[in-house]
Amino acid sequence: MATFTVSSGTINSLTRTLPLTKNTKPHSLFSLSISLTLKASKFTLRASSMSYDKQLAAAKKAASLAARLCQVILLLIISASFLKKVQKALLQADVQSKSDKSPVTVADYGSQAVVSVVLQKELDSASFSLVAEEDSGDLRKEEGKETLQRIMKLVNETLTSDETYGNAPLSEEDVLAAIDSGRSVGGPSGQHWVLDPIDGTKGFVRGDQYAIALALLDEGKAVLGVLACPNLPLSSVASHNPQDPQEKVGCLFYAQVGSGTYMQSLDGSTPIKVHVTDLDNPEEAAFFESFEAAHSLHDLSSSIAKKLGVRAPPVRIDSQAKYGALSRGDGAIYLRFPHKGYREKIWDHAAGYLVVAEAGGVVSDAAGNPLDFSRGRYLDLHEGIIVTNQKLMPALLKAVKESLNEKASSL
Ligand SMILES: Nc1ncnc2c1ncn2[C@@H]1O[C@H](COP(=O)(O)O)[C@@H](OP(=O)(O)O)[C@H]1O
Ligand SMILES: [Mg+2]
Ligand SMILES: [Mg+2]
Ligand SMILES: [Mg+2]
Repeated sequence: MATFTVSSGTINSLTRTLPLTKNTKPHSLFSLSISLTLKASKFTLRASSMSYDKQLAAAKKAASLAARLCQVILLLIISASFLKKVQKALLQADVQSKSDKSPVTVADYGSQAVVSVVLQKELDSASFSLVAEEDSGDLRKEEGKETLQRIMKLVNETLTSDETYGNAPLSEEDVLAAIDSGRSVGGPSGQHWVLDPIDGTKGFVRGDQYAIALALLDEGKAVLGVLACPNLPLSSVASHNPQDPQEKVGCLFYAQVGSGTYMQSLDGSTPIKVHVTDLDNPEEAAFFESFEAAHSLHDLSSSIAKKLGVRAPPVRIDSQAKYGALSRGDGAIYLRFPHKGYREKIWDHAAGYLVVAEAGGVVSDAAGNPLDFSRGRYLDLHEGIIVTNQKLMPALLKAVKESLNEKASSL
């Protein structure tokens, strides 16, 4: 159940409205305290049932529209490989390199702008705070002009495809401002949206898995998580046959703290409640890791899997689609061990974390500590991130500890 803390400030302001004098008798103080407790618990019930429904509806809408924009661009990028040279070069300009050499595409920028605009239209924009991956720096340069125009066109087409937004096109400056609204530093107080507009950009460019990942933090804790995974099959990844054109793809996972995790198709099927696997025998477990070896030490994962007795080879997929797949039991374990010196960002895990946690799973760092999203844009972690169900976690933590010790002593 969602917990709602009635702050001492609330109690103080309630107390100020009550007639307390020096003649107030002990028994009346006792009944006052009972009445405040009852008021507080009624408040608790009301707050947990109201909770974050409005924000959740807005987040689902924002992520679904952003997914639509991404799929349009993906089709263009993929079809570019069949086009003539000039068109191909034009469309390849849709994929660029950031200063840290990581890729960014018009879809990353477009998705961030769409999510930011939708959240601000649907909710109270005065208190809006967004911690997001991309910024408009490169788009404001002379050489970014054409890209910006293309993003503006895509964002406007996407927004007008939803009849509720009518036909009031955004200007270039509006799009830049929407992207830059993601510069918040987050932190332990208040509410902050956390967005990865395309998680798994490398997977996206390959035509593989990627996700639009959106979470809401309240007082430093993840309270909403939405993952739109446009290329993830609706059936288990274990039984997926990519050659079969009948197999449907496009999943929307969402979780609200205390209410479980649900999945529906991105085109709007009835949601179903999902749960992590209840497997307790690691020999039968399937484990996920990054497709990109540069993002996670594959050798370390295989040493851990071997210690656990896992028989199946790793399932390598990009992005937080791994968290989504694990939340519905496609696999039992997700291991992520970045190379030394890499700092994880909150937008790479916040939504996936809640989707798994609300589906009954456990997400921790390699020492078993819970992830702390309250420290700003980065996650400070011990070594890596491990994810599994409650039953397998003790054995997994033991295997992780042993493998890390072996690795340290071999250096
Ligand atoms: N050297 C590195 N080690 C670990 N993670 C990295 C990395 N370089 C990039 N990443 C992160 O890995 C994310 C993709 O996750 P995965 O490996 O599960 O597909 C990237 O998200 P973006 O694609 O949003 O930039 C990026 O934040
Ligand atoms: Mg990136
Ligand atoms: Mg990412
Ligand atoms: Mg990204």
